[in-house]
Amino acid sequence: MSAIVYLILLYLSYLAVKRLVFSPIARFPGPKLAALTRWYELFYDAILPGRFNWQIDKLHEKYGPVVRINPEELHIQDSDYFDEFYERGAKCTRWDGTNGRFSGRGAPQAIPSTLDNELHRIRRAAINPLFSKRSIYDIEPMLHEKLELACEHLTRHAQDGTPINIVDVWAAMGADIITQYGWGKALDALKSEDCKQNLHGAILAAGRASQFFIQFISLQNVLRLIPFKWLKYIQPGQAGLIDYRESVAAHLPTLLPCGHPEYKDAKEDATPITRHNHPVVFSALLQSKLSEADKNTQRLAAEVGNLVGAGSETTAWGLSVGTYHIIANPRITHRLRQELMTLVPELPIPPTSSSAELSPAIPPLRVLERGPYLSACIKESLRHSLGVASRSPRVYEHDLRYRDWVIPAGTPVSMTYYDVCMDKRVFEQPERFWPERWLNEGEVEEDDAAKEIRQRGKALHNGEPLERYWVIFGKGDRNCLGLTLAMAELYLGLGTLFRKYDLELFETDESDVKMAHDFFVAAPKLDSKGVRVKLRELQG
Ligand code: HEM
Repeated sequence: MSAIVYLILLYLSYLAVKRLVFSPIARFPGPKLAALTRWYELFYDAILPGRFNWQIDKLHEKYGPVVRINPEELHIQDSDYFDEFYERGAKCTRWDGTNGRFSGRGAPQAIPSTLDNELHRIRRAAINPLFSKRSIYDIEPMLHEKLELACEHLTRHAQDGTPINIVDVWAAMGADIITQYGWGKALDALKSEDCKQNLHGAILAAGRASQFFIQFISLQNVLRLIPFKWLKYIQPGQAGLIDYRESVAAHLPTLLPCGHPEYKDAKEDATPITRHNHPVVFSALLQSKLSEADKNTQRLAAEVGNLVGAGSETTAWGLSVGTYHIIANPRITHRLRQELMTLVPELPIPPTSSSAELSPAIPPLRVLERGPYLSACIKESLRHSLGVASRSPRVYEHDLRYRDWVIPAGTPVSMTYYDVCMDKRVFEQPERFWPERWLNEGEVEEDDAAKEIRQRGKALHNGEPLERYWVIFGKGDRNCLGLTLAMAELYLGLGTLFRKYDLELFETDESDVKMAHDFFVAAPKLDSKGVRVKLRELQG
């Protein structure tokens, strides 16, 4: 027994010396405990939970812009370095040490967990066209259909005067849109009572768990072997996601064309792309030029499954945070409403030949996109909501130069979107929801108060337009695939909501939308009851 203890102590001493003295990043500043063990990070992210971001901030205050945050990784906090670090074409990839937090190591690879850059490029090239601006305009009738369902809930609550949690409504809409587009079969959360059967809680639970699994990624592979019905007992918080994955597994054969080798019982009538009035991502990838190996149904299922995770909560939370801040500030509501009334003077919209497939009850995307103030509100909503709350590491093939430092090739280095979006050197009063900071002079008619706010809020930083620091969708080759879809949902969602309804907050304050935990996506205080609103329908 004592020999085993002795061996363990010997091994730990060896690790300590290796990490503290002989590591290629030993000379970088940071706490010794973090350099010794990733359990330092585990304490903040898994136990507290989701609080490592804030600890990293404190470390930067103490040690400067480069800090060693664990035995292997450095973190940089410098908004002006962001573009260069995530530059397009840079010889870097994601880090295996944080990748796979949701899927495990070696699981069927979706785009974000594809570390090989050439394979990543091929896979992304196959899916990119489905998220082009044109493709998103093409699926606008489907987006309208979902938004109309969302409005049915809102109108019912407007009529009976009771509050509704709008986080549920946006989460249901976000999930229904991406599941409909991904599989041709919506989750149908919009058809549940008050939209409660959405994935919001389950995605937060999965994100929270991922802060633990990040340290034990191989455990995810073990979980993947467990049948759905048992998994629900092990991860009850994620039951919604598990049910959803089970229903997708049952639906998959219907997407395969007759004679597909992987499913003998594939339906005779399955002509996947034409069965719906819009393309379906899974089917389009099945018919793409991807290699047969990449068209393996398990990989494609992982690809589309990942889109659901990546594309529902991010957008829904942006809409929820925006809804809160716009209502909380009557001056902003008033100005936004004025703009929307000018853009959309009549509702329902009189039919024209170009809008024949769109719902007359929902303003068209192309019209809403013309609103500078709505655009500024969306920028501010996303700056506050943060799609990805966690740091995003890259591993460079070559030595990386940052100021006077030379970071050895192969070192995982990360930056955090939050650090840039909330940088007080770039954004005056960063915590304040201030659409005017995004407006360039003369672009819109503004009163003196708004003008002063805009000028003080700095439309420029160091002579650069603020847009440079709007890094919310990431930069470089691994930036957000779903940007155009997300933006379409934000324009349609906020544009329709504030054009159709007068809203007031119900027992909700800023703590219900302010990030208090990093669960990969941003989460507010744990006991939040959501963003509850009371509404009144506006006439015409
Ligand atoms: C407001 C909404 C959204 C925000 C703020 C957001 C943000 C981001 C960010 C910051 C990244 C880069 C992550 C990294 O650096 O590792 C990313 C990647 C990604 N996003 Fe989004 N996202 C949003 C919506 C969506 C939607 C709607 C979809 C798809 C339907 C989507 C799909 C993806 C995918 C697949 C990647 C990985 C891309 C790659 O590795 O090549 N996202 N997103």
